[in-house]
Amino acid sequence: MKGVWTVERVRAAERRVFERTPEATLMRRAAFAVGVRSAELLTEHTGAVSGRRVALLVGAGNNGGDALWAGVFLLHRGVAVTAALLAPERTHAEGLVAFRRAGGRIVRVPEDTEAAHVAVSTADLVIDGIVGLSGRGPLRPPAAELVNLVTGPLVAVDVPSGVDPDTGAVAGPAVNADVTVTFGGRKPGHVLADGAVCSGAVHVVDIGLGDELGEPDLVLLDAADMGALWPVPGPEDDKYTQGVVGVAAGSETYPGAAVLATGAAVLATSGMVRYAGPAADAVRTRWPEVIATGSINDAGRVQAWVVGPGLGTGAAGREVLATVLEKGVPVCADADAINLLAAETALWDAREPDTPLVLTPHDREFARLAGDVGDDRVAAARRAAERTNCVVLLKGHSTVVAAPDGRVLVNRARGAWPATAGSGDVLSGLIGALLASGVEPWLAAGCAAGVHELAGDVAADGAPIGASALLAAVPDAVRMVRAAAAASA
Ligand SMILES: NC(=O)C1=CN([C@@H]2O[C@H](COP(=O)(O)OP(=O)(O)OC[C@H]3O[C@@H](n4cnc5c(N)ncnc54)[C@H](OP(=O)(O)O)[C@@H]3O)[C@@H](O)[C@H]2O)[C@@H](O)CC1
Ligand SMILES: Nc1ncnc2c1ncn2[C@@H]1O[C@H](COP(=O)(O)OP(=O)(O)O)[C@@H](O)[C@H]1O
Ligand SMILES: [K+]
Repeated sequence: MKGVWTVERVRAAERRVFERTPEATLMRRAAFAVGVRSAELLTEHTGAVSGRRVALLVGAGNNGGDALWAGVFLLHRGVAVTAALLAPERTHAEGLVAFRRAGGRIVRVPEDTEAAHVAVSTADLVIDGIVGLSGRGPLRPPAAELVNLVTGPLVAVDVPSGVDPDTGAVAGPAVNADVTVTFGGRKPGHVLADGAVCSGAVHVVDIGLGDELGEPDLVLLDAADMGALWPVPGPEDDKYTQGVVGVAAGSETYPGAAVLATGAAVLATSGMVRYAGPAADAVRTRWPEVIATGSINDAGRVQAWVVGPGLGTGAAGREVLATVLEKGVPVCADADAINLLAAETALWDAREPDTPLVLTPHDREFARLAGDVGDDRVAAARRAAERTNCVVLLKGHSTVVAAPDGRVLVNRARGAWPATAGSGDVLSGLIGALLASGVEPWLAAGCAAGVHELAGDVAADGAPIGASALLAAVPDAVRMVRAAAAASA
């Protein structure tokens, strides 16, 4: 697992480290890493370092100081570096002296705006040291104008400026980085909301904060974690011992949701899948291995239920949901099951206390259930999980999974191809399969989200896909995470 730490936690660690290591030492380590990564990018993009042009965007604080010291490193490598000072009276003093001494060129904004425009638009690479951990709100106008002129690769120092470091929210102009070099550990802004996209490839550098950071605020599962968690049958297993999945989904109007959710359960684990509902014929035709029946009351025993996709919110859907919640086994409730739970509080009483319930809302379903998501997706999911005593998986480009005890994991998508109709139905089937296999609900939801997103990426391979193609790529995605686990064992 990879950790993610909030600004408050990073600041606390920083204070403890400053007691034994001077601030300047930490800044040099940070800046050195920015310089090295920038030199690598120059080589990748232009074939050389020496003789190339780099522009620094330098704000009022230590983030600008990092950029200036990175500039010193690049000057020593023969790069022509221009620093555009956006708050000339508050520029990091030592960094500026060192930069001048190393032969760097300085332009002041707003006085030399024209020169700054030329430097940025003709640079082979631009370093964003406008603002870092103290950043609030969008880029201010002079910085936003300069960022708009960037054509070469853009390296953000610590956090792309204009992105809220703690929530990833972007409320206006922001830096869209190719690479973000960050220190000690990832920040929420790198993995959440629009910040996940603005950060580009995140490169974490050890500057000595490591042990002082403590337990992370959020975690990311990597492929090896998912591969290690994915259920695999053993020699003693048969079709029942691996956990039977039940799917209560679909309706006369939406049989496809049933076919997709059931198919995901079939492909996620071996063992057995049961289906109960009005789409039994459609499910049987597409997935002959599924034991399908028309009524929830004839469904037989299962170890976990998936309920909701395409279910409808009428009396029949309500009855199915209440029946499933009373079964006393883990449940993944998606789509109309969430809408029903949001509309009718009495339905919660049907739930066997303490049986795990995983809710998988998108933003609009979340709003019905627990109010507007707002800018802080982690706080919203955490609050809802605590209040409902459920695992809450909040869908999106970055999927946030909160457990009732406050643990949160995030899955940051590689691309947006999984944003296709029916893709959520596939996700719910995957979660149900992992729940039935006995994977802990919070990890089951996180692991399913990761494999789902990977399957979307693999299936798309650069072209649009439908949910059926995403579903068909699930076995490839499972093979990939299992291979990653085997490689890291
Ligand atoms: N953690 C670590 O261990 C280490 C951290 N280090 C580095 O220190 C950085 C944090 O530095 P920092 O605290 O000096 O503040 P920083 O982010 O540069 O902001 C400066 C000022 O910008 C302003 N401002 C705010 N929002 C703005 C906006 N939207 N657009 C424009 N301006 C905006 C605001 O001032 P205002 O103008 O509002 O008065 C704010 O005070 C950190 O990210 C990392 O790079 C490393 O050096 C070594 C080890
Ligand atoms: N911009 C995006 N980038 C990556 N994944 C996305 C994006 N938007 C949505 N997704 C994913 O696509 C799926 C959509 O689910 P959902 O909204 O329930 O669709 P449906 O109801 O049509 O099945 C979720 O897994 C979600 O995380
Ligand atoms: K920055």
